[in-house]
Amino acid sequence: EKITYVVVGGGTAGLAVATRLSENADNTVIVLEAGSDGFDNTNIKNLTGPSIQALPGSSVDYNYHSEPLKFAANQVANMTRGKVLGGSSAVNGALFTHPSKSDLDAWESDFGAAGWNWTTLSAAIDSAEHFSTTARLASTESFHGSNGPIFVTQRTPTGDVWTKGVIPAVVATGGKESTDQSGGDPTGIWYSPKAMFPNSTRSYSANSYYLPNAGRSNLQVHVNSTVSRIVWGQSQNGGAAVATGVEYFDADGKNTTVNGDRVILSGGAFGTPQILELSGIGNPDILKPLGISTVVNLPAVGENLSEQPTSRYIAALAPNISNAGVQLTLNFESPRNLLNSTEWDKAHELIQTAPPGLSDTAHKALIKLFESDAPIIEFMGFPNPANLVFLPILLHPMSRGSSHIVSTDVKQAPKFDLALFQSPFDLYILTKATARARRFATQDSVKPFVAAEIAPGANVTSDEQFETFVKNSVGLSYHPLGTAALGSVVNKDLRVNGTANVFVVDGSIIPMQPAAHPSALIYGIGEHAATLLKAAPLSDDQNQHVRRFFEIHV
Ligand SMILES: Cc1cc2nc3c(=O)[nH]c(=O)nc-3n(C[C@H](O)[C@H](O)[C@H](O)COP(=O)(O)OP(=O)(O)OC[C@H]3O[C@@H](n4cnc5c(N)ncnc54)[C@H](O)[C@@H]3O)c2cc1C
Repeated sequence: EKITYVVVGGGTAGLAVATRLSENADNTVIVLEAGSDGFDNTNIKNLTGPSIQALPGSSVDYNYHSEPLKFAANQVANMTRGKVLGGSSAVNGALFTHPSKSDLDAWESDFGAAGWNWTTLSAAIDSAEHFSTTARLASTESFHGSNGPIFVTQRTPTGDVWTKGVIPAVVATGGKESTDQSGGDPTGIWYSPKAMFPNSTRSYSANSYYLPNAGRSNLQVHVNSTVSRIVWGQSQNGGAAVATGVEYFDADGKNTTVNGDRVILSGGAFGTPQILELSGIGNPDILKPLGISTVVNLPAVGENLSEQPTSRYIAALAPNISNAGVQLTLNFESPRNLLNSTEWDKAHELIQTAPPGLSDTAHKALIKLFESDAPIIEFMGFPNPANLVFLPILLHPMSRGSSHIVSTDVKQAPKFDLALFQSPFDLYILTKATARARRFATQDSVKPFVAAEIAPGANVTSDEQFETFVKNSVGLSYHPLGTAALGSVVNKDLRVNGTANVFVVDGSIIPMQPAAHPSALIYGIGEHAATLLKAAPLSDDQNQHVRRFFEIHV
């Protein structure tokens, strides 16, 4: 069967799903990407600290700004998102982490997404991964993929600060050393693999999925092409809405239309709800004032936005101590590890109250993760040349914000509220984690390596002072997800509810933050989506009319 796909957004998941679909010669796959190809940008290619730091705010960044963070001193957060072929995989920190089993199994058992679980998604992540380690570490090859397009490399750590200082300190305070965090239980401290080639340059969706297959005549990638809306055809029997293609501004700024049998939205956590709303899918209260007629009344579009807030702990290295050769470490800890029993009881009480915007389903799933002692905090240990740095990251925030359009012009950024710390639970856990980071740094094994604490600073000692520090210095992890979530905006086939042939394939389908940096999972979503779509004939789309007709009339 010949099927033409139009993929909106050549980002992390977009190029993964597009490349996989183009393996089938009967498929024609047209990718429209708003950014340039970026192949001559050495800051994308090199994964050195200065290169990574040069990307935010540059021409390949949308450089979004959040609404003031009402629960974090009204700060405005700068949210980097890649505007270039490869999307955010071109500008990210390249950590490649597999999520935990409990997170992914919840998609099926709690969010009702049949077929989306640890077994299917970890296999899909493995299909994306080509793992190699030069580390003298007991990495478990069976936890990784070895034939996928994304090169994932782990290096041997050198230097004593971590091996003789921090890791023993984590163990001395009740944590543990992991041997490989990729097999479903990330708990413990370990050296993070990165999405990079053995020569340390970035491996990402543009150079690893797309470029090796750029010669396929059925895979057409158009850069500098910004999609402004889905074009709708006639729906049958008042049934599901049928897309006939999309409208976009081409590289010359000309308004153009491209037709397809299926439209796949891969615009990311802000881009995808933006295109849905511009196309009339969303909450009529948001669409109507902008003069957009509602095609599908779907108020969940753009809601459920979540981000993992971060805190920090910094101490100066002692004179003559070097961090050279240090590899980035991740230390995942569970509630029972992080909290003493009084604190656990307090956190357990706080988690019972859902903040606005958190669905009952997600609330129950979060309580279940907490009670089952699933990882709740990650301490990211940084190879900073002068300092010992831990960034505590809140893995499973309860707070939920939203992202919505404020204009019918696609070039105007959506307005979004990250709602960080709207839930007191979130602030409580990150505060305890910041205090715990100080405990690591003041253990006997670390003492010879560090001089004075820089942040939070010696004057921060009480619970209130720690809490104020966390609120005032909150950082982003750049992991916004969930704005077109499985179970509310898309069904288990990734089809947008109320449509016959519009699908979402990117981080916006993730219903709840995983205990991970999400790009590995997002590649896995691209892989799994391609498997599902390859197996779904066009008659499945046509059946949506019948289904919808019966839903409405019977
Ligand atoms: C600074 C930073 C550091 C990060 N570090 C890490 C890390 O170390 N490890 C990790 O796992 N994750 C990290 N992340 C997160 C991770 O990179 C993202 O979650 C992931 O890449 C998102 O993938 P996506 O497919 O959902 O969206 P994206 O990759 O962002 O793709 C969306 C694409 O759609 C395009 N687009 C949007 N709207 C339109 C339109 N209207 N028309 C045409 N094209 C459009 C965009 O230009 C973009 O190319 C980081 C992110 C950032 C920004």
